[in-house]
Amino acid sequence: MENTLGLEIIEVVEQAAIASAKWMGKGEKNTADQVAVEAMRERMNKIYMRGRIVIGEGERDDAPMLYIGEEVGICARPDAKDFCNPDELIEIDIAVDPCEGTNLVAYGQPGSMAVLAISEKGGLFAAPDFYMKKLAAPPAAKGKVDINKSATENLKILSECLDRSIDELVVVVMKRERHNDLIKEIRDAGARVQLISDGDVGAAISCGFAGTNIHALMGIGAAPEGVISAAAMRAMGGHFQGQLIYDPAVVKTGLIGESKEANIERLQSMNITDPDKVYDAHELASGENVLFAACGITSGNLMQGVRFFHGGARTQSLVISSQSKTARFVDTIHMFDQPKTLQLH
Ligand SMILES: O=C(COP(=O)(O)O)[C@@H](O)[C@H](O)[C@H](O)[C@H](O)COP(=O)(O)O
Ligand SMILES: [Mn+2]
Ligand SMILES: [Mn+2]
Repeated sequence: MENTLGLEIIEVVEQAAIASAKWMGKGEKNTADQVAVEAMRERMNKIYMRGRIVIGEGERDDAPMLYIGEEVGICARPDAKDFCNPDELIEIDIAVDPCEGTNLVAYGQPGSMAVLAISEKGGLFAAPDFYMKKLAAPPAAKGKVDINKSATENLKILSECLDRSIDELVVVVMKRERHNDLIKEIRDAGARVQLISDGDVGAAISCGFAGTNIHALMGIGAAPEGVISAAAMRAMGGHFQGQLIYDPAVVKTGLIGESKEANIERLQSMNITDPDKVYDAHELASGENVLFAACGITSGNLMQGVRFFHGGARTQSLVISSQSKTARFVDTIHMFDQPKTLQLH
């Protein structure tokens, strides 16, 4: 899977990031999102593949592009029989977030990225647009920390696994009212908290790399982003667990359906019979091969954002593959027309 798709999916996230970065700092989050969606879709549809979007734009809103269930790739076209041999092609599932951190882009804040994950058909959990309680941690703590344990207990375990004292640990938490008790508990335990306004995919993946000074992600974010994070952590061997959150009283935003009961019914209609199940990375991204790709829109812990120069741009991407067991940083200069110089910095 990686051989045929590896390079092309880098271009998919690069094109989405470049399109979105043109709207960086302009205060228009919907446009920054929309152009990323269009660019991602356009490039994806040039790939010789038969793909299906399993996590995409708006499950409940009628998104016209990269909607859940949309088929993408040259070989998904109605006339595909004329130039594609279906027997040669594996069907793949794709989870996308063309602009992860739309607010970050709109306000020129760090940590936004164009991101996707790919696996064989059925290899990615088709998460509903619910919330998800998440726990991400470095590979050394994989299977040792546990989302069912308290933050205090997990910090003790992390401190042992990473050979650091608790006050040397940094936990990323999204700045939301629902996390007030969690933040207090982490601080009381002696660790330090890095609050982020948006972008918990980047925070989760940052736990996978030593040197980011991020040792865990805790708290509740969106479920689709949880699957994408899980795909990256699965491919790199980090720890990720997620549990769907269906009770509006826990989320405290009012954006999660009418009632807990109605949400449980909705989950059941999607064949999710145990709404409290804790999923680990291998269950959220269960395919034999999992490929993750991201390209920085604004600069963050892992990747530089898009840097434009006259006639071109430079991007930095990250591709993680379970197949080749690689985490590959890709640095690209894009020539829009014929630039006078190919700008390095
Ligand atoms: O920050 C996020 C926004 O993603 P996007 O809409 O693609 O720009 C995500 O990383 C979060 O996981 C998540 O979407 C968020 O926690 C849910 O939103 P909120 O109700 O504001 O917490
Ligand atoms: Mn997102
Ligand atoms: Mn998004």
